[in-house]
Amino acid sequence: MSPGSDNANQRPVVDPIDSMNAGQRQAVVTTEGALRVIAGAGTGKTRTLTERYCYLVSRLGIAPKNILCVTFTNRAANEMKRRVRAVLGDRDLGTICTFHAFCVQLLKEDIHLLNYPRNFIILDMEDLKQILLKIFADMGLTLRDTTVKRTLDDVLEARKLYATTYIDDIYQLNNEQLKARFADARDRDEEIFLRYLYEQKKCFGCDFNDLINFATWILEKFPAVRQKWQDRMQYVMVDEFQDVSKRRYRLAQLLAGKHGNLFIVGDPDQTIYSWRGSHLRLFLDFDQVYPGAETIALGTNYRSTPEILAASNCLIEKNQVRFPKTLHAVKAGGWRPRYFHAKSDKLEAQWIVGEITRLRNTGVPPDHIAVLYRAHYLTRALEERFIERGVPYQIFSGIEFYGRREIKDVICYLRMVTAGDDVAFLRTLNVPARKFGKKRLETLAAYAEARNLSLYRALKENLDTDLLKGTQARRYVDAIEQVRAQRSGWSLGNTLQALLDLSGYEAFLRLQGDQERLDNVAELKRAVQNEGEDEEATLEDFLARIALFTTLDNEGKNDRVKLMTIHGAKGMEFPYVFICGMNEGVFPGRKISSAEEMEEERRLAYVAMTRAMDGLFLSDSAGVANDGIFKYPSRFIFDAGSENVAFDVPLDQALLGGMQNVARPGPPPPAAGASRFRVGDRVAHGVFGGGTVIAVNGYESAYSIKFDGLPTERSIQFSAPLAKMT
Ligand SMILES: Nc1ncnc2c1ncn2[C@@H]1O[C@H](COP(=O)(O)OP(=O)(O)OP(=O)(O)O)[C@@H](O)[C@H]1O
Repeated sequence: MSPGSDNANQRPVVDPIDSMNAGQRQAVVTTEGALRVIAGAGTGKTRTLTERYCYLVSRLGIAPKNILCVTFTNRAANEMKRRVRAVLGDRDLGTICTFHAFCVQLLKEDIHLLNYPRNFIILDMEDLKQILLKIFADMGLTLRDTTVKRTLDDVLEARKLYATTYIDDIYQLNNEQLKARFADARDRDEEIFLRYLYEQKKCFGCDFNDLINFATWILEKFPAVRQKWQDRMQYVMVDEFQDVSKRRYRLAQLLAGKHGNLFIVGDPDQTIYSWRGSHLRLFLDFDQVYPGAETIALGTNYRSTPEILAASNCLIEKNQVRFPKTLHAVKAGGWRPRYFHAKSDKLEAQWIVGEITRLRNTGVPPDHIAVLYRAHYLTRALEERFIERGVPYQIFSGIEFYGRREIKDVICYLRMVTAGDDVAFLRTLNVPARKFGKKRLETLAAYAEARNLSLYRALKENLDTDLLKGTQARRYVDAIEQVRAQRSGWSLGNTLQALLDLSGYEAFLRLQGDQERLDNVAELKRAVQNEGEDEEATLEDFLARIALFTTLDNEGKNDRVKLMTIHGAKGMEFPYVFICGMNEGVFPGRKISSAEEMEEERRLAYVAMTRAMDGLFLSDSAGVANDGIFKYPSRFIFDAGSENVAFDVPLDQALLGGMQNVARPGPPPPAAGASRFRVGDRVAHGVFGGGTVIAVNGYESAYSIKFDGLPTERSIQFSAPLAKMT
C-alpha cells in the first residue's frame, strides 16, 4: 500500500511465496481450520493476506466467490483487489470487501425474509439526522431540549441494548402497529426510539449498523439460508481483526460455521477503534473459542529503519494492557526520529514545509511524504504555508480547511458584513433556519431583479411587508447591521465573535453537538485573532487573503504531499512521515478521561509512527490551544524514549516541568462519569448566569462552559455550584 512498496533489496523471484519468511509462508499454506496471525506493524500482514488469497485460488483451485475476505475500509479492499488482480488477472473479486459491503450482497438476496423489498435504501448519517429532525418536529421538541448528535448516539446505543429484538419488531409489526406503540413508551427517549423504528420501516431504510444486524438476524433465524451462505463461504478471512466488533465477529463465525476455515489477522497494538465496539479480548481469546486453532506470530518488520522501530517499540511498551511481542527491523540503519518544538503553530508549519522542501531538493517525490495529525482543524496553519510556498498537497481524508462547510458559512457571514453579496446571502440566510422558504426567496429575487438591487438590500426594504411575516429575517439583518455599525471600534477577533453570537450561528453549531465543526470554527477564530495582531489589518484584507487559499492549482494527484488524519493513515506506509500537533490536549486529546482511553491514544501514536519507512519527524508548538489552555509537548514524545529521539532544539526547563505536571501518571483521573453534567446540558452559574456545557474534562475535573453572556468559554471545576437548567 505504499509508494515505496516491497523491499528494494529483494531480487525478483518467480514464486512470491519463496520471498516470504517462514511465518508468513506458514500463514499462507495453512488453509484448513481456524488460524490466528498476530503480527506487529509492518510485518507483512497485508502482503500475507493477499498471497494467501492468491494461493487458495491459483494453487488450490478455489473459486474467488467461495472466499470471503473482509477488510476494514473500502480503500483496503480496493488495494487488495488491485494486488490480487496483478497476480490472477481480471476476476470477479466481489467478496473481497468490507463487512458492510458483504452484508449488502447478502441482503440484496435475502432481505425479503424480513419483509423488506430488495431495493431497500441505505441510510447514511445525514439521512439519520433528517429522520430525527422530523421526529423532533412531530413530537414538538425543539433543539433546545436535546441535540441531534446526542439523540443519534442514544438511538444507536439503544439499539445495541435491544440487540436484535428491535429487528423482531420491524419484522413482525406493520406500520400501524409500530405507530400504536408510541403511546406505550416509558419516556421521551424510548418514544424517539420507537418513532425512529417506524420511520425506518416506512421508508424500508437500513443504516450502517442495521446492515450487520439484519444480515446476522437472517442467518440466525433461517437455517436454510444460513446453510446456503455457509456452503458458499468455504474460506473466511478477516483483516484488521483487532478492530472488529463483537457483532462482526459473530457474523464471520456464522459464515465459517460449516467449514470451520476462519483466518484472522491483526495487531493488538494497533487497536484504534474501541469506541466502535472493537474488543481486544476477542482477539486474545480466539484459541479458547476455537481450541484447535493455530497461532502464528510475525515479528520481522520490513518497513521501518531500526531507529524508527526503536522509538515506536519504546512508546508502545508504556501501555499496561497489551499482548507482549517484540518487533525487529531488517532494514539498514538510518537516523533517529527528529523532534522540533516551535514557538507558534505558524513556526511549526514553517519548519515542516522547510524540511519537506529540503527532502524534495534531494529528489524525494512529494507523494513519498505524508503529514499526519490527530484532528482536522490542525491543517489550517499547514495549508496556509503549503500554499504560500507552492508545495503541492492533497488532503487525503476530508476537505481542505477553508472548504469545510462551517468555515465557508462563517466566511460568508463575514462577507455579509463587508460586501453583502448574493452568494454570501444565500449561504447564510437560512443557517440557522429562519423560516425563509423557497417561495419567499423567489419573490424576494424578483423584487431585487426588478430594481437591480442585491438580495440583502431587497430584504432590508421588505422587512415590514407581509413577505417577511413569521420569518426571523429581522434578527438576521440586525446582526449584520449592528456589526457593520460597530466594527470600526472592535478588533477583528471581537467582530467575528459578535457576528457569531448575534447571528446565532455558533449556538446553532453547539446545538448540533458536532465537536469537530466547533473545533474548526475555534481554529478560524484563532486565525482571525492572529491577523488582528497587525493593527493595520482589516476584515477585507483577511477575506482577500484567505480567498486565495481556496483556489488551489490542480496538479496531478500523485505528485502531492499527503495530509491525513492518523485514523485515515491506517494500513498505509510512506518513506517520510511528519506527525504534527504533538501537544498535550491535542494528542493525547483533551477529552481523554480514563487510563484505557489514554492507552488507546498511545496505540494511535504507535500507528502513526510505524507508518514511516525511512524518516520520521515529530513536532509541536507552544502557545494557547483553542480551548484557552497553555500547550505543552505531548507525553508521547517522551514515551518514545529521549535516547531514541533527536531534539532539534532543547526544551527549556520551565516547559519540561510544566509538561511533566500535566502528563504525570499520578492517581487515575476521575472518570467523566464522576461529573454531574453532560456535553450539551444547560447549567446555571451564580455569577455568570446560564450556559451550555461544551466539554467535560475528567483529567482536570472541570467542565468547559460557554456562558450566554460571555464571549469565550470558561473552565469551571466539577465542584463548583452549578444547577441544571431545564
Ligand atoms: N517477506 C518480505 N520481504 C520483504 N519485504 C516484505 C516482506 N513482507 C512484507 N514486506 C514489505 O514490508 C512492508 C509492510 O508490509 P505490509 O504493508 O503488508 O505490512 P502490515 O503488517 O500490513 O503493516 P501495518 O499493519 O503496519 O499496516 C511492505 O512494504 C511490504 O511489501
